[in-house]
Amino acid sequence: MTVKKSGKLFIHFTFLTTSIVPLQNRNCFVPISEIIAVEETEFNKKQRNIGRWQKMAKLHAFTVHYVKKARNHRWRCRDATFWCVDEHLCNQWTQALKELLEMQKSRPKQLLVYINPYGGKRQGKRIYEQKVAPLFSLASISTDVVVTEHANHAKDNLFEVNIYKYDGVVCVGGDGMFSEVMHGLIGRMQKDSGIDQNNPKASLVQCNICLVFYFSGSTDCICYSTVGISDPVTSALHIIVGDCQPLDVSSVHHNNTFLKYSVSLLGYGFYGDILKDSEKKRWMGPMRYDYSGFKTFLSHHYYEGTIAYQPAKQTHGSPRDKESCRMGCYICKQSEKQLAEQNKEHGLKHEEGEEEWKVIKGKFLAINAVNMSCACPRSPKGLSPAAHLADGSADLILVRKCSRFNFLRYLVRHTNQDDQFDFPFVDVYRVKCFQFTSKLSEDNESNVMDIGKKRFGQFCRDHPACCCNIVNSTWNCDGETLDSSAIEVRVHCQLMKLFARGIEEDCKDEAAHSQSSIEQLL
Ligand SMILES: CCCCCCCCCCCCC/C=C/[C@@H](O)[C@H](CO)NC(=O)CCCCCCCCCCCCCCC
Ligand SMILES: Nc1ncnc2c1ncn2[C@@H]1O[C@H](COP(=O)(O)OP(=O)(O)OP(=O)(O)O)[C@@H](O)[C@H]1O
Ligand SMILES: [Ca+2]
Repeated sequence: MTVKKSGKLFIHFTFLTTSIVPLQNRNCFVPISEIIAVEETEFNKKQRNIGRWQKMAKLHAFTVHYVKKARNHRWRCRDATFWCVDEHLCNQWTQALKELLEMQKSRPKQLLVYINPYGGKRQGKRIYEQKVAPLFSLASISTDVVVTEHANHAKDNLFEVNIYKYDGVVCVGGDGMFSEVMHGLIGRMQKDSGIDQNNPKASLVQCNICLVFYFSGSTDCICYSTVGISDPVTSALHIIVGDCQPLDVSSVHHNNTFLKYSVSLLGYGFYGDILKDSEKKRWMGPMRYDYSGFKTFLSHHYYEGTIAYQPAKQTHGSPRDKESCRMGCYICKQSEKQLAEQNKEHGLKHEEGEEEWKVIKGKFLAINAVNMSCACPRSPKGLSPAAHLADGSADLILVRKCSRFNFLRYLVRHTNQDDQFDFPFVDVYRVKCFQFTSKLSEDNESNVMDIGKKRFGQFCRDHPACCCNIVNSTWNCDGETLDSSAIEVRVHCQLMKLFARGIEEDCKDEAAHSQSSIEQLL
């Protein structure tokens, strides 16, 4: 067995020494950074292949628990047990490996865990206790667990507890639970730093406490877009090895009042209407989105309004790039450097951008602003396949009024490999901030008219068949509705950190490699 040093530390289990022998006659090649734990092992008579040795002397053993990468970005915990007759040698190896693990400074030691017991078919608590908690205890991570009793319990709690004693916050739930905990964490950081969240131009304080969440929601788009899979064991292992992925967050304001933060989709029109309709059908579970999606598709409403945006000139990519954001993404790294330089020069003082605002007026079926690709099982590449997790920009997608057939063609491209922006009625811009005002808010109509509209229903009475809407749509902000149709949105570069590493490239190759190294080489 050797420990190799080549940029990264690797542990290579082989028969280089006849004194230390792997129990199952296997060969492993594992980076130290992907070892979960090392523990002394009681030698068990049931264990195989040791007959000759056991007769000669008392045997000593230790077990290495490590990450095994499987298909589709899934991680699993595997172990290899080594034994030898020399107790001192065995202890030396155990000690040396433990010391190497101690040197992995980014690994969390204490976590605060929030579990939504009702999220995702009410399985969150059971899954946490059966699959995740044992891994944390194996990795000597201590946890304080809060099972939420009502909505906003976790958020309120984050304003009360001493968050600074934790290395990270874990939420067990879906995108909704993630959003709640994220609001608690960002809100608490701003409060402690005396920053007014209602000021849309305020430079927000970065959250250095990592956040992660497990699956169990309906869309799980944050997990899919940052890890590549929504799987509790995979997420737990990313936490244990201390992975850290910065994440852009958009703030949403209306008239100098803070409304919400968004990390995935901020959608008006199609996705806002789906969400509003689906809220009434929560009992249907994830199917509610398909039902409301079909209904919203048939209604084919479009909305008139004005969008003003500032292009994100500082980022190196474009929404039409063929490359997607992956682990160690160059574009996100460049943004990280720029951010560090900016903070050095100006501190937290916000520098008002000099760039001009571009203004677009029109009739839109959908306005989608995405901070990440929004990949999820329904849409494997997401709404903007080349969006970056941490480049300080969002992709603003405008789908103008078009026929139902063309809109269907656009939706189908969410699900296949074809370019979803290659339509004359779809425009996409990479932006650092934007404002939207619906025609209705611009018109500033009288209350009497509003009462009239409410009474006579929401559709245009002059042209009942034209699908133009005289009421506003709602904004879908990461799966929650925002009623304000006039909003101001600003992307805050790398405001959050996740226990993730971005989607790993060539996961199939890695899976094949780890399989060959473990199962064939020895
Ligand atoms: C012909 C098939 C077209 C299929 C098109 C599928 C597009 C799926 C796009 C999903 C985008 C997810 C963006 C992420 C949003 C999350 O922050 C948020 C919180 O979890 N989730 C939702 O708002 C939940 C949003 C859920 C949206 C589901 C949309 C389903 C649309 C179905 C349209 C059917 C048209 C059929 C016509 C014959
Ligand atoms: N104990 C609780 N009782 C009721 N609601 C809760 C509780 N704990 C959390 N919530 C709220 O439930 C909402 C939905 O949570 P979560 O995202 O986990 O569930 P989901 O419906 O499975 O997922 P999705 O948001 O993807 O549809 C969150 O906005 C959260 O604020
Ligand atoms: Ca981004």
